[in-house]
Amino acid sequence: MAPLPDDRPASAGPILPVARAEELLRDRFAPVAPIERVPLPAALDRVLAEEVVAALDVPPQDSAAVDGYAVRHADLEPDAGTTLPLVARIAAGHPAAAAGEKGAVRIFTGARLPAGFDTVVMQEDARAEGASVVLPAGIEPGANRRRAGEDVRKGTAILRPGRRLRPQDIGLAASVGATRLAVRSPLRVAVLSTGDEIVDPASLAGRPLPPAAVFDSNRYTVTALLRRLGCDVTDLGIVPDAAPAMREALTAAARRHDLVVSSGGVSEGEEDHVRAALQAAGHLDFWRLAIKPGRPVALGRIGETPVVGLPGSPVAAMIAFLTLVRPLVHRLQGCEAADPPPFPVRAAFAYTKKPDRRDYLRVTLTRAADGTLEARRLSRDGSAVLSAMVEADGLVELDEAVTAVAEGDMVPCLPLGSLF
Ligand SMILES: Nc1nc2c(c(=O)[nH]1)N[C@H]1C(S)=C(S)[C@@H](COP(=O)(O)OP(=O)(O)OC[C@H]3O[C@@H](n4cnc5c(N)ncnc54)[C@H](O)[C@@H]3O)O[C@H]1N2
Ligand code: MOO
Repeated sequence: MAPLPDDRPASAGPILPVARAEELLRDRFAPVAPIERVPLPAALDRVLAEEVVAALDVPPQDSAAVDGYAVRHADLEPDAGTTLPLVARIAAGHPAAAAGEKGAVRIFTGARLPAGFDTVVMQEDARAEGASVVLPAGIEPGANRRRAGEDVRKGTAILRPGRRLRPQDIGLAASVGATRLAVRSPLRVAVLSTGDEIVDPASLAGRPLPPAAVFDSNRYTVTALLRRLGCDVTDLGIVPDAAPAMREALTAAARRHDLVVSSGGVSEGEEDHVRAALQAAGHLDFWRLAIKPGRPVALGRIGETPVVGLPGSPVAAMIAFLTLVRPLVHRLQGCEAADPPPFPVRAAFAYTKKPDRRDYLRVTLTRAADGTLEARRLSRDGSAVLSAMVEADGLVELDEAVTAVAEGDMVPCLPLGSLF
């Protein structure tokens, strides 16, 4: 790798641009989750590990797309209505009766077309008269016919490895008769918090919060974020703000997990022990990322296991999760799905920023009179203001090159619903 840019005093070390962190994740880590075969319903949200190939055409045969009357188009009058005798009746799921003679076949949506029948007239456009049916002029050849294989062709790869399986993926696998899919097992992730001021709300059982303490929200947020990504989370609770305790906790967790995620204790203070613990127990890749909020975030390894130290400030922890942990989890799960691109919204605010850094602004979205989506910044925007994350609809992402946004500029926005 090329030398890291260093815009800080030597003691502080470099601040890594997001693109370099992404490169590092790709180069240093590989999928680790084992592959298992699970029944279709259990495959939802898992990462597919093997291609699914269609064993048959879907639909398997030419069939009617509507309730009506099947005909051979050649039997219709070229420029006038046609009256044809009814020669058979075919309901969906029943084999097509032989319908040799000239005539129309009463047919229902999804039923297989008899051999030679290529067109279906919708029943609303036809008139049954005793044993015959009167069909209008102007019917197109092939109207209302579903062709065999028009959805899926036998032998094609319908689902590729690396995708996180959505409801429609599970349905498509079922449509070709699959019953089990090869998917990645859930990643085993250990989560802990650190900080002597941090108290688990569950530990107080209704008693008041002690002086100088704050409730641990990060462990709950991070656990929920990881569950959304299909991980099996081990809750390691709150680890004391002391180097030996942190070192032991991280080392033990790394032995039994595919990933360890902590929060708090990564910035510059002498009470911030995560970085030192990582350096002592394993290897520190970097500890500052060029993002705001979320800059103090450490990535390292103990043995082969990646360890991420998220910042303590609750919003910074979420943004650092988004930029670092989420892509790392994807990598370890073998998930290759690209995120949908951000969509442009009109800034209803002005903003100046430092170059060479990626900023994330919490915004609400409303539709302006001209139809454009308009983004408003939340007035309380500190990296500890988690309630503004709850209020937000999306994150405006301003990349490294941007130095200012003027009111009315179009800016890229990531909807929170697509991320978490
Ligand atoms: N001298 C400097 N100080 C700080 C810097 C810096 O560059 N130089 N960076 C600031 C930035 S930016 C951030 S973000 C924070 C992150 O620091 P730490 O990861 O060391 O986090 P802590 O100091 O442990 O805590 C920060 C803040 O967050 C609260 N916190 C911590 N854990 C939790 C939790 N589990 N649930 C809820 N809240 C939590 C903690 O009480 C603090 O208020 O550092 C700045 N400082
Ligand atoms: O990363 Mo910190 O969140 O900028 O406050």
